[in-house]
Amino acid sequence: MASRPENGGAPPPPLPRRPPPRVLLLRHPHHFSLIDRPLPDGFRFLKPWESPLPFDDFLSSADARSAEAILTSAGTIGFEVAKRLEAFGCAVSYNSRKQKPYVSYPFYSNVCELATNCDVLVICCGLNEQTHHMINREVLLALGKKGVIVNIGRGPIIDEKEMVQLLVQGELGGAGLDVFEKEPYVPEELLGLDNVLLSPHAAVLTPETVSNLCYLIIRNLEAFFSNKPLLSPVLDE
Ligand SMILES: NC(=O)C1=CN([C@@H]2O[C@H](COP(=O)(O)OP(=O)(O)OC[C@H]3O[C@@H](n4cnc5c(N)ncnc54)[C@H](O)[C@@H]3O)[C@@H](O)[C@H]2O)C=CC1
Ligand SMILES: O=CC(=O)O
Repeated sequence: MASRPENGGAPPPPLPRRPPPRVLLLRHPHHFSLIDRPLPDGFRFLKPWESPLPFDDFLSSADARSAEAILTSAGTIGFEVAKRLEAFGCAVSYNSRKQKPYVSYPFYSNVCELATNCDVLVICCGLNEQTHHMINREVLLALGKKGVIVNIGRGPIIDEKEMVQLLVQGELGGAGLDVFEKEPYVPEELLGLDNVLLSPHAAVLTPETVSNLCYLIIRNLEAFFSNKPLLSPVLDE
């Protein structure tokens, strides 16, 4: 049986519309403040599938055309992000531990150099010993006052304390964050900034992701038990 709502059965307040995570990548920094406001008491984040409006409503004002977007990693998610950014006319480059022969985007071996040369830095690599605090003060300063950092990977890849300080001081242009260093804790300062867009580690939460994941698991198991190549082998690259 469904549990009784904490407010004694009164209908919940209308849910505010929250941005879908992909908008973190596409929304122009100037529009951040229109959609990201601290939630008043009694409100909660909307799950993407609860939304009464189509996601694409949010894309209408997206303007990433002038941006040179750079990815850290050209992994599975990095590729998908790059495809979408390219469609918006962004010049895409990437960083990884080593250049990937099958990736045609320009490669930067140094994250700081990469940050110096881009408008938007999208973090979509995995978290490991090398990537922990890989995005430090130096990298964020290289991204600069007009630069925007987007993190859909893992919170500890960015030195969050430094990032918050630089955002507050105006030394970093903006941020779109789906992940945080000590989830579910979100630094208080971020909630009050107009140039910051937050989502609650929800990038993965779409009906399509869940069904694709089930499909992938089944196809991998079928391949494994038939001694065929796996669809998504784990590669150390
Ligand atoms: N926010 C969310 O809801 C979600 C977040 N994620 C995060 O995104 C990450 C990436 O996911 P996938 O693309 O599927 O994984 P993947 O394994 O395909 O890609 C990971 C990439 O990280 C790169 N990488 C590893 N160490 C690096 C380093 N030192 N410097 C630069 N690049 C480095 C690898 O080269 C690889 O291209 C996951 O590890 C996970 O933490 C994944 C799914 C949903
Ligand atoms: O962050 C989510 C995941 O699937 O990884």
